[in-house]
Amino acid sequence: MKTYLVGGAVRDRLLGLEPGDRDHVVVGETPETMLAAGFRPVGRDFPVFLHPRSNEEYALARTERKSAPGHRGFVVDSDPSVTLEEDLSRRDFTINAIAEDDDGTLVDPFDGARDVEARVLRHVGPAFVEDPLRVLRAARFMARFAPLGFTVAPETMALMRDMTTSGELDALVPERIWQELSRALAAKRPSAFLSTLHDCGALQAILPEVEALYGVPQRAEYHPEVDTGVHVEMVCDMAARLAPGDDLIGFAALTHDLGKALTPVDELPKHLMHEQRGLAPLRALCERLKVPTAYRELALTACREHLNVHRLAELRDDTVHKLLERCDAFRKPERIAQLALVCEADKRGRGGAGDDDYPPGRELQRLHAAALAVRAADVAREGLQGPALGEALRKARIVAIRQARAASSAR
Ligand SMILES: Nc1ncnc2c1ncn2[C@@H]1O[C@H](COP(=O)(O)OP(=O)(O)OP(=O)(O)O)[C@@H](O)[C@H]1O
Repeated sequence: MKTYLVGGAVRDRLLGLEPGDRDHVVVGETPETMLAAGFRPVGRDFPVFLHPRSNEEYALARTERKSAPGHRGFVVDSDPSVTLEEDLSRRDFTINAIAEDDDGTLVDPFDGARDVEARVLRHVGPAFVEDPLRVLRAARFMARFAPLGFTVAPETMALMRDMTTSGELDALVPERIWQELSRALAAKRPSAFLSTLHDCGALQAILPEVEALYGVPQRAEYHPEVDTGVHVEMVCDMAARLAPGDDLIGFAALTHDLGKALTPVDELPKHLMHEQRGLAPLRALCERLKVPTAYRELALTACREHLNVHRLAELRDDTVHKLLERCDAFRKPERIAQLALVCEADKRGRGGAGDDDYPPGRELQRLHAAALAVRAADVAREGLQGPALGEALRKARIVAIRQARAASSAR
């Protein structure tokens, strides 16, 4: 049986990275011969099998033809006469279209190894335009590989612009968009995802709420970078630095300032109320992309509360308690460390602040821990129940917050 290692595993090895999934292509076989050789079938759309021992994926070499809009509109042909080169030619980027023989020989008809060397993301051929997801994949690979020096080839960027203006991106289903977005947010440089999409015009189609932030000015004394879109790019990169691989933090970082696009022009560059104004577009974005609940909840919390956390030192004890309650911090204690990270990314994700300390993040977690340590059992006196017990607990938690603050100022 003739098999080749292909795609990400070959690319990552050439880049000197730890390879992820090892995917293989099989030439000259049929589903029947694969089953007879002990492979197990997976996937409904394509003829893919699992190796009986290694569990690695083996896909029959295939060609594809676009018959209708959308990613279900592909007609797949995996006839045993399909060659390796034909299979490689339907792939997205040259660096993803390299195969490796059993003995380590590269089959590289599109000069992918040269593009790895030159750090260029280049499309394989004109069929690139058939799947609009490739625009997002390009941006996502940039989020991952820009730190290695990658750029998008100008001719690929031109195609991505054409795909955007043709309206093709409207055919993308929310699940595919969210998958690319969340992977980009978990990468090292999410800003490259945003700037690539912004530059080819696709951000307007995918995340109009974020696109609307570009060109919106902020007060230069707090934001030397001035442009809100640039600030959000910096916050996302800072979130990726503070919480590597954590797309939950990344999504909240991405969306915390959406309200700044809705500031009336005569109020600029101030953004009074932007934390309130941001909630409606954030809800709309989450609904449209079917964002998972945990991501949506943290993002709404960070959007609403980030200014309160920045000025935590000025808040009264009972106001801090209210903030914790609004965050649902007594039922979901993990929420506070997450919120603190997003706020720290916001504060440090601006011009000149990259290495700043962020005391409010630590303080918020300290006050939360003090309040959380007070249990209903501690305040329950005989006969106290229902709302009266709740009130006693609230008061005891506010006292705990006051004492924790007094202890730190006495130090
Ligand atoms: N939408 C697509 N259009 C064209 N080729 C694709 C597409 N999706 C995947 N591929 C091809 O299949 C291979 C495996 O895809 P996959 O999404 O697993 O990414 P990968 O390159 O392995 O990167 P990762 O390390 O992120 O998994 C790619 O390297 C590429 O050759």
